Formats: sequence, C-alpha cells, structure tokens
Amino acid sequence: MQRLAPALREDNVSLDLISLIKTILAATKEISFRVSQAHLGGLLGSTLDENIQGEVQKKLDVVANELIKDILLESGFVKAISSEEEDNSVAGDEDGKFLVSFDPLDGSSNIDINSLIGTIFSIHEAIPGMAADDPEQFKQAGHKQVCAGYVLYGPSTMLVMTTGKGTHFYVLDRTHGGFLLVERNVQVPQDTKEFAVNMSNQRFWQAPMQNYINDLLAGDTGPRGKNFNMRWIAAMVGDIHRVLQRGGIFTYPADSKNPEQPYKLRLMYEANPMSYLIEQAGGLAMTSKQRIMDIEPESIHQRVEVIMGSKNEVEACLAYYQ
Ligand SMILES: O=P(O)(O)OC[C@H]1O[C@](O)(COP(=O)(O)O)[C@@H](O)[C@@H]1O
Ligand SMILES: [Mg+2]
Ligand SMILES: [Mg+2]
Repeated sequence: MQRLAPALREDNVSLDLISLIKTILAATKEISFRVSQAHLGGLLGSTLDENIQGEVQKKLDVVANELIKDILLESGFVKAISSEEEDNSVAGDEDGKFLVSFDPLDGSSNIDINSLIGTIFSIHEAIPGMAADDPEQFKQAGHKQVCAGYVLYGPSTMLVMTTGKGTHFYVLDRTHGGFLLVERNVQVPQDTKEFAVNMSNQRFWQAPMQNYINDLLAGDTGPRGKNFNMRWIAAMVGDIHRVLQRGGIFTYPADSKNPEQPYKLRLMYEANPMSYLIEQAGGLAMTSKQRIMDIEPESIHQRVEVIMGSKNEVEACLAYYQ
C-alpha cells in the first residue's frame, strides 16, 4: 500500500501543500490517541465555556482545537486559521501560503458515548496583499479550495481527502505511524435506497422537504416505488463517510425551530469541505437553491442548508423545491 506523500506527488500536489497536509495530520494522530484514551485521561464531559455559536464546548473540542491551532500557527505554512471553536480568525505567518478552516471535532454529542467523531479541514490559498489578521481573506467560495478532508476516529482512524484529483481513502497504520492509501478515486453510487436526516425535526421543515421524506417513507407503495432505509450517526463525518462508501442522501434542511437560525451546519468547515469530497467522488452537494461550493461566504461561522450525496437522489429531492 502506498504511503501518503508519494500518493500526493502522483496527483501533482505541490511540496508546500504536502507539508501543510502532513502538519494537519500530525495533529490528528495526536487527537486520535487522546480520543482513544479520553475516558482514562479525564477528557470526557463538558467545559464551563460556550463557543461563539452558543454551544457548550466539550473538553475534547477544546483539546483538539488547541492541538491543530498550535501546530498550524507554528508551521510557517499558514497565513491564518479559522475554527468552529475560535470566535474570530487567528493570524499566522504573513508569508504563509495557505488559509485553513477546521472543525476540530465534529459530532461532539458522540464524544461521551464512545461513538463516531472526526476532524474536518478545508484549505484555501492565501490572497497576496491581504494581511494575516484580515478576516476578509476567508471570504472565498468552496470551489476555490485546494484541499479538503476529514479524519474519522472510528474503529480505524481514516483520512478521506481530495486535492482536486478524486477523493481517496487512507487508513492510519499504527505500526509505522503514517497514513496508507487504501482506495483511490472513490465513487458515490448515483442511485440509493438510503437517507440520513434528523427525523425529530420533521415538523419544522419546509413543505418540499416534508413531501420528499414522506414519499421516501411511503416505500414501494408510494410514488418512488421502492423501500428506503434510514441512518443517522449524529456526526456529519460518520454520515458522509457512509455515503462515500455505499451511497445515500444526507441532508440537514432548513427548519423553523429557531427562526433566527434556520440552518445547522457551518459552510466553511463542514459543508464546503464535505461538498468538495462528495463532488470529487461523483456526487452532488447542494442547498435547495444552489451548489454549496458556489456560495460566496459572508462570515466564517455562516450556516447553510445541506443536501448532498448520490447524484440522482439529490436531484430527485431538489425537484420537490421547483
Ligand atoms: O443534533 P443533531 O440534529 O443530530 O445534529 C447532528 C449534526 O450536528 C453536528 O454534530 C455538528 O457538528 P459539531 O459537533 O462539530 O458541532 C454534525 O456533525 C451532525 O450532522
Ligand atoms: Mg461539526
Ligand atoms: Mg465541532
């Protein structure tokens, strides 16, 4: 099995970007270890703090954030970072070539139940002439990402990453301490019989999503003429990993639970990187109105509606909005 760096060189990834990716992965290897020892090391449970989004921070959210932030800011490769757990973007090296956005731990509610969690990251090129402490530089659409990926802390620690030459799977080999390529050019099946949505929000959705899901639930006696299965891991990394492996549609639609906040998932460090991975694997990643990666970001913690996965199923869902 091929090691990470040669696999990236085969995709003509620049040495600078390879170095940055290896830096991020060094932090995720440490997070993988801390996650495995969290119960023994007193790292389960919450801190007394909230992040800027009003969510209680788990101890592991904070530890993971510090590990990634410190290693990136010391690396010299990075001009600035933005993170779910940081109120504002944080300046790095003025000469740094890249901007990194990340969700240090996705699926935080799974931490204390020893269930799936992961780290999501998105890399853009820094804009020459803009200062490292200028938050405006993060306002770049998802189609300008040069790399996106996640590390899933599951039974195996897996890296799923794209640099624009397909989406590839790697597994952390603990015998030598590096990631090995296990599957190149993963393809999301175009059709599916599986959907992922938090059904407890059903009464708060808009009519098109209510109608779409009702038709899936009607199974082979309904207009879709086939039975659908449902899965919900409550960690986007886990749900998207399943979709990449065997197809499916994943959605976090608009809801009216809190009218101030119609969407849940964050554009910069959840929706955009996952969209890049899904599109590079032949899937579709949309809101009900447009391609996610074409959204021009307005702020680093912006939230967005998400409908992604198997191409034909995403199109079937979007038809309900027309
Ligand atoms: O609480 P719900 O509705 O199940 O939401 C689950 C969703 O929230 C998230 O956990 C949000 O991510 P964080 O854990 O990083 O805040 C997604 O990963 C997941 O898809
Ligand atoms: Mg998240
Ligand atoms: Mg998180």
